[in-house]
Amino acid sequence: MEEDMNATTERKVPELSLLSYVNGTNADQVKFVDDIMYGLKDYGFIVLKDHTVDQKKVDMAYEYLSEFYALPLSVKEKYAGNNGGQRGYTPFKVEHAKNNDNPDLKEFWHVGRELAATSQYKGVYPENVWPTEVPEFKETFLQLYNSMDTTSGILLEAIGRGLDVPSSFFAEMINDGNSILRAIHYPPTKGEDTKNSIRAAAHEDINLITMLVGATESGLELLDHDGTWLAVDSKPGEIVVDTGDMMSRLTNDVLPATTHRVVNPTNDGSRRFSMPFFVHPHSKANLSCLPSCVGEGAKYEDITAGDFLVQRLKEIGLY
Ligand SMILES: O=C(O)CCC(=O)C(=O)O
Ligand SMILES: [Fe+2]
Repeated sequence: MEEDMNATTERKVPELSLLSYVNGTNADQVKFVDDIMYGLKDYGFIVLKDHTVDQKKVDMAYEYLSEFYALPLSVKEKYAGNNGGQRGYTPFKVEHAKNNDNPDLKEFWHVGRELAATSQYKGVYPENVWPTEVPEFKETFLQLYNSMDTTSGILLEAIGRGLDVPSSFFAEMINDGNSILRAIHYPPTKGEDTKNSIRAAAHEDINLITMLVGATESGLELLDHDGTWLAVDSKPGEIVVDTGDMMSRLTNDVLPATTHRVVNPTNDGSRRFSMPFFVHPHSKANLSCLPSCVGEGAKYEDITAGDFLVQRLKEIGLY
């Protein structure tokens, strides 16, 4: 009896199969849309399996990241300070969560979109930089970027169905979008001020949705409705998906941006890698409330994605 009660109260982020949407019957697709809307409304997170992001590429990316992060700081810093940290390297303990002065215990590298020469955003979004010390880095990360980008389009199409927007709505919004692949290294925490700083302090992501491919260790937690932290567990090869501030603005909080964090490890000698892909619209996209979400009235002022991004980067010390 007691066991049953526990079973019904235990909260766990729902797991969805992307294949059931891509290859499924209409009924499978309707179920996927219902499930993703439920997961993102109720948890702000879902876990995605059966996707096409190649785990071998992810493993290779982690190898090249290990090589890069092992370089002396003086070498890594050659790649820092690019356009508000939007490309290249951001050193350890620079980024901090909004309204929190204690820096996160992480360093990271940002890869952006490689735009066609004819794109109207050429010269508007910063150019990528690449570490010459790790020659394979560029190709591997561009391939990963592209497969995450393709997967994000499918997820947003499904979310668009749940939000009753025309099928082209999100596709147009993310065409030439300013999405960023962030490759994070959380070094061992030994010797750090682990009382005041954690690996990633409580925050919400800025963008529409975030897709995290297989972190190498646990530690990610979401803030649940009752104010407790719930571990977001995923198996190797799964992608964790969450909603960001831009989605909560568009949907008037129908799909809220869920607060999350990465806690320090119990073993202070262990390190962790993770690779969030932050899905951004193109910078002229309008984040005004969708008609299907207006309800009692829009809670947020109209703003473009580009202006909102700059506003938020300033708040986290990157701009
Ligand atoms: O490393 C993780 O698992 C999460 C990182 C994260 O939330 C972020 O960079 O916004
Ligand atoms: Fe995040």
